[in-house]
Amino acid sequence: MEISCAILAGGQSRRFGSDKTVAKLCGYSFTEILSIKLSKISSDVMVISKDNSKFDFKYKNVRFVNDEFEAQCPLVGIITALENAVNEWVFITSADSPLLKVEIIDLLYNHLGNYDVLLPVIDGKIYTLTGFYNKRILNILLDYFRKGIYRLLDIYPELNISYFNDVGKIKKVDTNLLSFININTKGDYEYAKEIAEKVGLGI
Ligand SMILES: Nc1nc2c(ncn2[C@@H]2O[C@H](COP(=O)(O)OP(=O)(O)OP(=O)(O)O)[C@@H](O)[C@H]2O)c(=O)[nH]1
Repeated sequence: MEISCAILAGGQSRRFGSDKTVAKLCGYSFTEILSIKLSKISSDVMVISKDNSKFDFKYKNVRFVNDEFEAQCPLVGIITALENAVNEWVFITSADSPLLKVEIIDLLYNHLGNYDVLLPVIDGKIYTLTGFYNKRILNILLDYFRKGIYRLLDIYPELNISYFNDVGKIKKVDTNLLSFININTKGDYEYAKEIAEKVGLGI
């Protein structure tokens, strides 16, 4: 089964202090790193933001898609991803997790089933932006968006979600849980730089 992939690359980066989606590790922007990785496993990769002119790279299988709405929140990015995806299942990831290991996608893919969303859970934390969303929930998400409810966790009770919480299996393919490092602040960035210098980007 073919899947689509979406890199959410918008938002305001308030905690980071400058646009984190174009911040670099080992010479590549976070968004470019993910584009390279995902273009190797999917023929339908979307980079999604309100202004894609900030990106200067081009890869086979990667297209730039503009957010469907002005509001800035991951929900808008997910709606845009589902609206534009070629395939039924869309792997959503966020530009601020560039150390993602694609093996995590394979692992989750093998657990796709008859539900709307599949998300990893580690130590009780739900990773809302590292998982699979099915196109069939687009209208539900649009309804919530129109009602002004933007928080994903407020919408989940309405969805049929499967939580993948087998941390043993996750660690088998991503020993140090690099896929789940979120770069929100300059401190997070320094940490990610150290790791990238040590273990590389995996591209
Ligand atoms: N396409 C798209 N992506 C978004 C949007 N809002 C956030 N994102 C992305 O979603 C991910 C998580 O965003 P957050 O870190 O929660 O929010 P942020 O606005 O980027 O950062 P803060 O201002 O520090 O909260 C990041 O990779 C953002 O680039 C949006 O409106 N559209």
